[in-house]
Amino acid sequence: MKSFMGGKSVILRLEMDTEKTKFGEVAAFIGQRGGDIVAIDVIQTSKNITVRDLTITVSESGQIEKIIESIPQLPGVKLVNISDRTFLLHLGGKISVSPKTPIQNRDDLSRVYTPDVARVCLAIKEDQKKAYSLTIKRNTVAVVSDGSAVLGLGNIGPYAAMPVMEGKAMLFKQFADVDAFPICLDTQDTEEIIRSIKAIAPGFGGINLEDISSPRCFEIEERLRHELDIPVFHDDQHGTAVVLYAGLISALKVVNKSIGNVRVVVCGIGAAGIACSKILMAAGVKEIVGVDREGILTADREYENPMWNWYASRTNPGRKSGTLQEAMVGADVFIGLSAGGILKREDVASMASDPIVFAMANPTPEIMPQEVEDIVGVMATGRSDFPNQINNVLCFPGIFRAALDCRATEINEEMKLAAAEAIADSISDEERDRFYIIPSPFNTKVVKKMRDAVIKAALATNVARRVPREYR
Ligand SMILES: NC(=O)c1ccc[n+]([C@@H]2O[C@H](COP(=O)([O-])OP(=O)(O)OC[C@H]3O[C@@H](n4cnc5c(N)ncnc54)[C@H](O)[C@@H]3O)[C@@H](O)[C@H]2O)c1
Ligand SMILES: O=C(O)C[C@H](O)C(=O)O
Ligand SMILES: [Mg+2]
Repeated sequence: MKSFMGGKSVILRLEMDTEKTKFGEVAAFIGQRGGDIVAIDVIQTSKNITVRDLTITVSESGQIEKIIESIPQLPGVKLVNISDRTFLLHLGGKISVSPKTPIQNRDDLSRVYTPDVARVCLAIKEDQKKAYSLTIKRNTVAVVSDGSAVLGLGNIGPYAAMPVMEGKAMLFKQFADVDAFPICLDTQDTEEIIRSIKAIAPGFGGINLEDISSPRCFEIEERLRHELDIPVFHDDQHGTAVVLYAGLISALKVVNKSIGNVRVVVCGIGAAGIACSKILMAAGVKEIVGVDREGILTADREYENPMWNWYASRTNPGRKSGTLQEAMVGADVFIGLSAGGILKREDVASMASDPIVFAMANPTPEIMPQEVEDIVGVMATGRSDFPNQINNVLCFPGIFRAALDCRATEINEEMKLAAAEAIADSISDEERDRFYIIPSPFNTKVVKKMRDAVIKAALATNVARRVPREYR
């Protein structure tokens, strides 16, 4: 039996002998096994044979397999084909490159190609800044990964990272009209990665680093920020931190707690965990306790990972030690940026009243919302299929839109804080509640607000090289 690896949607092509069965009986049979038929396509009908494609969704992993295995119990029904909607969406990849104008004759060809293209090349040779006005550079971002920390799946390599990077490119285009292209590098050597990204930079207006594990990601980003004159932004660090900050500010309003008085547990002290801790410290959180595989990080210990020593010296003022479970006792906020399924209900039950739980590991959160929704003040995950999606998708499209439009040389702290405030301002006090602390990525107000706030921050901090017309 083909496993759907936790998939919750399938298309079954069923051939039915209408003299032996009725469609209603088939639908009821599927419904009794947890299947919700969300679409029916009639493929073929004849005297006593009907062929239909049934699109079925389920709420729990494993239910699809059970439905498929039980089809033979249905009289007069033959299972012709099984297709997985998600895999169908990925057939041949999810993005394409398309020309802006058609090439209809030799005159067009002579302009977009040789000989006339040479005049444009020479104009850019004379003045390299013209690459912004005469090539795709001004609106194009490279989404670069080495596949070393893809979602929470770990080091799955560059080929397996492509579907995520193609997805990021789709979201850049859909939400902010940024042309983004996935570049998955078949190396995890820091020097080679830096060399490769510098080598491809001429065709891009910005670099979005993605799913590169810590601590290498810090050196890679830092050196590229200094060696390139275009924005270099590690999304797992800064995109996440921006959205996390906006979400926490909002969640604290729901549970009526103040940021200076809460104890925050951050689980997973890697790229995202460190960046999120930094923005929370800057925002006034006084007690952060970091937890990683070796338990609570404390200044009383020396770690091989240099970032952990930096982190331990700036957090955990009470010098706690022990396990995640021990860190959770009495904590007001849990921020998970680690791995799926590592938090238990009893850990959440041991937290302070009205706890805030942001279980942000993907694709499986540290704890599933349904396990604790009766004992939390606010619950959030990084996933698209639960309320309160705290995911960097709310940041990277808008912040790059702004950076490209003002041709910023970098995305600095002020621009990131402006982005966070724009997200937070996209929800009114009247709208906000425990199930709605962060706007949906489909909320078109967010990118507009963010673009405006981030451009203003770039202009105010002198990193913009172009003043868009509406700001002149
Ligand atoms: N929701 C979002 O927008 C968002 C954004 C970035 C990352 N994430 C998720 O956060 C996780 C980490 O991403 P990253 O880019 O920081 O990766 P990373 O590899 O840089 O860091 C992961 C950290 O988690 C630690 N960890 C792993 N298993 C653990 C466990 N059982 N207990 C404690 N610590 C553990 C690792 O040791 C490492 O320090 C992934 O699941 C990723 O999908 C979510
Ligand atoms: O890819 C995502 O959904 C968010 C984030 O970049 C992650 O690595 O989990
Ligand atoms: Mg990521």
